[in-house]
Amino acid sequence: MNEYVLRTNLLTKRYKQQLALDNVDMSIRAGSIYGFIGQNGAGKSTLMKLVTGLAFQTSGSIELFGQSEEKALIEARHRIGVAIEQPALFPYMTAYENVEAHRIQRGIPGRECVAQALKLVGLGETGRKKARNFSLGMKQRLSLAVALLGDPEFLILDEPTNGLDPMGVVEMRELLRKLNRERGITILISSHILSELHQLATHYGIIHHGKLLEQLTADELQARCRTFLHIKVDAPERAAAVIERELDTNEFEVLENGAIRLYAHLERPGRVSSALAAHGLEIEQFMPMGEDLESYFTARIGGGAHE
Ligand SMILES: Nc1ncnc2c1ncn2[C@@H]1O[C@H](COP(=O)(O)OP(=O)(O)OP(=O)(O)O)[C@@H](O)[C@H]1O
Repeated sequence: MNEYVLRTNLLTKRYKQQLALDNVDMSIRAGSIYGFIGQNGAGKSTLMKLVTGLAFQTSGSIELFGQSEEKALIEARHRIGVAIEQPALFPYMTAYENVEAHRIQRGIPGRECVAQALKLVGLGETGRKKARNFSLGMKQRLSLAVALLGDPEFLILDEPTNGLDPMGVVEMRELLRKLNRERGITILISSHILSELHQLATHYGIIHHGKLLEQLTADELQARCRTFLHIKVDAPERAAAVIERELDTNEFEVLENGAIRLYAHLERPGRVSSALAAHGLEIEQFMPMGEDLESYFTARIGGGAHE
């Protein structure tokens, strides 16, 4: 099996004056859930359209399942399930009729797959209810059912959580996690809100003004967004000994300027300050610090989140 499901090489797309994608080198490992983060207009949909063959690049290349030669690439695209923008859902049809229409349109044999796809996304019991009466979350799941036709190995989903309420976001996250775990489907999912993909994505790619600024694993992101208690005392070495002995942890570091970053006991700061005070240490500064996901994203794209 290929280690990578997708690799792009210097992928560039220009729409007249607009450089939508600028020399993007993206790599998505088989089995991963790749969270593709960027503001509106950053270039997420454009990359997805190039990969799925809905648009053509200005320069650069795409390798899908190890295939980059034109004919083989077209073949490889049959292994992808796609939900980019609101798919053509027929408002006066039921969930079943909608998925069946797409099955026929795409020439996928065997009607059984329609009920299977609907069951998988939790829409197996919607009966005669028409799509126009579905909640946004149900519509998003219906789009996902359409994308799942043909048993794809790789799902490409453009903002499937857009507009969903918090509960809808959680449901979508659980559903995608299930598809990834139980069926081994690799997923590329875009969003403009990093925290929406938290606890779902195993890898992240941050795009801004068409440039892929950074690719990192969930663990790397977590490490960079780690929160800690910032402590400044008159005698840092002695404080370090107190933390180790009295608070029974070595999850801290003493910086060159003498400040201590304590990564444990964040939920019990009172216990930390009392232990230090009990040993006669004078506390000069004591506060929780660190970046949350959203501020990391904003900092990474240069603070221009609302430009
Ligand atoms: N068909 C097109 N013609 C001209 N410009 C386009 C076209 N499609 C996209 N663009 C431009 O390319 C840039 C990237 O757009 P793209 O839709 O890929 O961004 P996005 O990150 O998916 O944002 P959104 O979430 O708003 O869709 C934007 O500046 C957009 O205006």
